Amino acid sequence: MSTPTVGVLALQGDVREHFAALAAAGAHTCAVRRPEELAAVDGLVVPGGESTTISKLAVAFGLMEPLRERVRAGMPAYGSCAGMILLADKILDASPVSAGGQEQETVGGIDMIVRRNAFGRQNESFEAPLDVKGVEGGPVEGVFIRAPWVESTGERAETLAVHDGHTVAVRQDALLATSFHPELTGDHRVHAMFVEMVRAAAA
Ligand SMILES: NC(=O)CC[C@H](N)C(=O)O
Repeated sequence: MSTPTVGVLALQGDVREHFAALAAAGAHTCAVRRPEELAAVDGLVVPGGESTTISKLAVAFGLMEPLRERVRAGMPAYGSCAGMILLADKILDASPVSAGGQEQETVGGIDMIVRRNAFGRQNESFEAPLDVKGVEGGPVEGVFIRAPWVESTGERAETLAVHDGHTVAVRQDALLATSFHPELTGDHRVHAMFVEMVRAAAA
């Protein structure tokens, strides 16, 4: 397969920016809002945004179970920021009140515990250069916006990047997650790595 089709979960969040980055990285792209659209993609990006909203909409659109099934069946998926939270097997909330006291559902797939909003609030957003394992050609500019960090990982999850002692990028088999937003930088190397993962899974 030379040009894989990578969907972007288009319920909420920075969907357009992921389309642009994926296209620049050599993928066909399409929006995923319905189970039929999910069934047609070779891989999926879960964008940054608000993970509680994305999660609620995924349930409302009848997508949560199909998402879990495809991830279990080995579909490559990449989550940035809120997307990282959605791909975590377990979530901790820095401010439990913001979750409305309700358990937040995730798609899961990566054996990790992710702490939401761990790097602080909107006005504590920041950028930092990161060495990301698997990305050649120098550091990636990490854009962190109300970003989560990975509190702990299970045996099968590999840490790809660390900032300030906290894991901020993880890969487990065909699943990739970053606390930061490479789709906002114009540097498409992380998306290129994911598109390669999609190609490899389909080969
Ligand atoms: N930039 C982001 O995606 C922020 C994620 C957001 N704090 C959440 O918990 O969903």
